[in-house]
Amino acid sequence: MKVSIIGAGNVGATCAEVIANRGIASEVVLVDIVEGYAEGKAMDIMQCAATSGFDTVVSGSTNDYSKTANSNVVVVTSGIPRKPGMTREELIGTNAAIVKTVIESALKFSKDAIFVIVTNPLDTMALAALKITGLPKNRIIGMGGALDSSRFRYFLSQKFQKPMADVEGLVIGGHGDTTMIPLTRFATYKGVPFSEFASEQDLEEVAKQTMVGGATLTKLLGTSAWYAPGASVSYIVDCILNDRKKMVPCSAFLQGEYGVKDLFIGVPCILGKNGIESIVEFNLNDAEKAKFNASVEAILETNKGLTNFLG
Ligand SMILES: NC(=O)c1ccc[n+]([C@@H]2O[C@H](COP(=O)([O-])OP(=O)(O)OC[C@H]3O[C@@H](n4cnc5c(N)ncnc54)[C@H](O)[C@@H]3O)[C@@H](O)[C@H]2O)c1
Ligand SMILES: O=C(O)C[C@H](O)C(=O)O
Repeated sequence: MKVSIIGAGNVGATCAEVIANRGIASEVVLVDIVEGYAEGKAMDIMQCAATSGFDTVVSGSTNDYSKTANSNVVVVTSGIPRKPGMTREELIGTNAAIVKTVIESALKFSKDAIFVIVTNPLDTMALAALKITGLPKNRIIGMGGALDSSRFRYFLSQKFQKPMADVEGLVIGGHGDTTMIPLTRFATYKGVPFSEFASEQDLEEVAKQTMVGGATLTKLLGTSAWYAPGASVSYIVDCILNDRKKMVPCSAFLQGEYGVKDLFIGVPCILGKNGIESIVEFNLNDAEKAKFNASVEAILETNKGLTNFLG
């Protein structure tokens, strides 16, 4: 199985490294616009193979998309990350143009691929990918909720001092500081809802930490995060290549689900060899529905910025 990752920066290279280390694909091709950069990252990763013991072949290419031919999955991580104090939405001007070029180039060589979009602003870039490729909606997946849910589980585990593996939690909505919706009502510790033993105030605090999880790391690092994002993308790639049928919150193109049409937003998805195989509709209460609707409105507003690029 072959995965191409366009953008060999922090997230792209981390994703390649995790895929190789976990043996998720037999071949990974990294592509970048900067001369020699993808080749260098690939060589560095390959020099782990002898000691880490993996068989995946990772190679790099400067803008030569013929090397990506016949990929099963194409991951799009090209584009600028935010700096401290910025929102993801502010990246649209630069990133929409980059996403358009790289997707057009990758699609020429991999007409059957499933595209996993990572570049921010995520939900809007996923919509751009759908419009640019004209692919069926199951083959465009926005990676946001997998990462946000992983952060939610981390903050729950920290706050309530529970092992992360015993904690479940899902984040839906937009992949934005104010549009994310950590579903505290559905969060559980070993099957027991946190709401049965934790105060509403504590859960609200965890939800707030989760929503600004990316901004917090951007402030600490001076650029946005990459380890958890790279691992989350690899998790999605694994679900596709190995037909896992796992439920993962992803940005998906809704066609009536959750009462929404023609918009990418984070919802629980079943991922398998066909990409998004179905969307799971949770029974949201009025407060959750109100948050979801506000998230939809915010994404619609950001999507207006695409008209300059896509018409
Ligand atoms: N969806 C998420 O959860 C999530 C998580 C983390 C980062 N991101 C986003 O992913 C993107 C990448 O983040 P990063 O930290 O890896 O940034 P980075 O700057 O480390 O890497 C981006 C790479 O893209 C390359 N690039 C730019 N234009 C290109 C083009 N036309 N063709 C090929 N390569 C090109 C750059 O040379 C660079 O190497 C950002 O937009 C960031 O906001 C999203
Ligand atoms: O925070 C960012 O800008 C990058 C990414 O979306 C993240 O959540 O880590």
